[in-house]
Amino acid sequence: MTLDLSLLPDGGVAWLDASGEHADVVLSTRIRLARNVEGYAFTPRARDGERLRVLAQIRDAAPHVASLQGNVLLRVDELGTAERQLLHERHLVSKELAGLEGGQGVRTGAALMLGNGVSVMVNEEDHLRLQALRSGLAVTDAYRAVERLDLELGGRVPYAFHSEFGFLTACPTNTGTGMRASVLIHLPGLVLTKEISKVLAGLQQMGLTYRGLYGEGSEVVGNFFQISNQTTLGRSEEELLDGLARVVQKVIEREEEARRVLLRDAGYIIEDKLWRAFGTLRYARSLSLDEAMNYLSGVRLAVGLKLIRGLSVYTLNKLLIFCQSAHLAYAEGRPLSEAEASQSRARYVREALANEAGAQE
Ligand SMILES: Nc1ncnc2c1ncn2[C@@H]1O[C@H](COP(=O)(O)OP(=O)(O)OP(=O)(O)O)[C@@H](O)[C@H]1O
Repeated sequence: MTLDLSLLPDGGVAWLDASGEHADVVLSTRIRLARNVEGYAFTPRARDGERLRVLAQIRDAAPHVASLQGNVLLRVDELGTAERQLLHERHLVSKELAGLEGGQGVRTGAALMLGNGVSVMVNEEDHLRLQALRSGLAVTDAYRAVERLDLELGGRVPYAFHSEFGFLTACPTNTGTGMRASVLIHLPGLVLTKEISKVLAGLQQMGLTYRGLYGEGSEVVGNFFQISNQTTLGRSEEELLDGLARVVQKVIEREEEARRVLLRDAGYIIEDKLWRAFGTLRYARSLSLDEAMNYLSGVRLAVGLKLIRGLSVYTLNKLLIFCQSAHLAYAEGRPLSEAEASQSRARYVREALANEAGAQE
């Protein structure tokens, strides 16, 4: 099966459009609910036939679920590695569902169902991972969408539920609400002022945790941190969401303060550094992914500080995703060596910035 991205609703990237609150600092909010279908072993222990039956149950239920009307179903297990990598780069599937983790390969029955502003990963670590992704800081909106999907689907598919523990999950850390609420936040000011470790240590005391750009086990690149709840048991969804939103508001304030301090104490050094980042992206002929991510982070900061004007956050968001290797190979229609990918990346970034002709001081 080949992947035709034009079939995906909004290409699966409506959340990149920078329409949400604090979109210059918060790239996106994601809420996911882990659910399992009663009567089957958890995904990692299930046999192929069981996982296929789980998938069949979701397919049968979908026409009766309003949030999944007109959905697109992608059989991830029928896609090649490059295509699965592309879905992962687009933040539509986890590394685990894409079968990109530790050489284990993709599981039979692994699928992604894209609905109206929500999606379902089928046969991830849990049978179902219901998720909603939104632009900016949008905890309530994302939760409402995923809660609706949960109620509709739960009315059709029997979930594994325990009256004392709540929703049962493959990993005990998800048991209870089964919810992880996360925001992907850009914190270059706190990194440059070296305050970031204090802020990250503080998160842990509030029952939150941080991860890299691609979630569990991934590195922090381009100063993007994914902040999410650590606890899922013993507190209501509302309490967990409220706690996350309040802490993220505080982190945004500290980031803004750090940016003010940087401008006040090292204005011309920062300005020089950020314009150099822009210059490199605008004219380089070869860019590694790390370089691109770091310079894009600098330019994003420059836009936030209003040092660079006329460059939209939407363009920067798209660059962040579309300059990754599987996206470049897809656009070129063939596999690329590392050197070719670096050249293709530089060309793509150059053209995108040239098209945004208004970028100026
Ligand atoms: N706020 C966010 N914006 C965009 N993508 C996100 C966000 N949060 C998580 N993701 C993406 O969702 C996928 C899963 O992330 P992560 O591993 O943190 O979550 P999870 O569903 O809680 O999985 P686990 O059970 O392994 O903890 C990753 O591809 C990650 O990039």
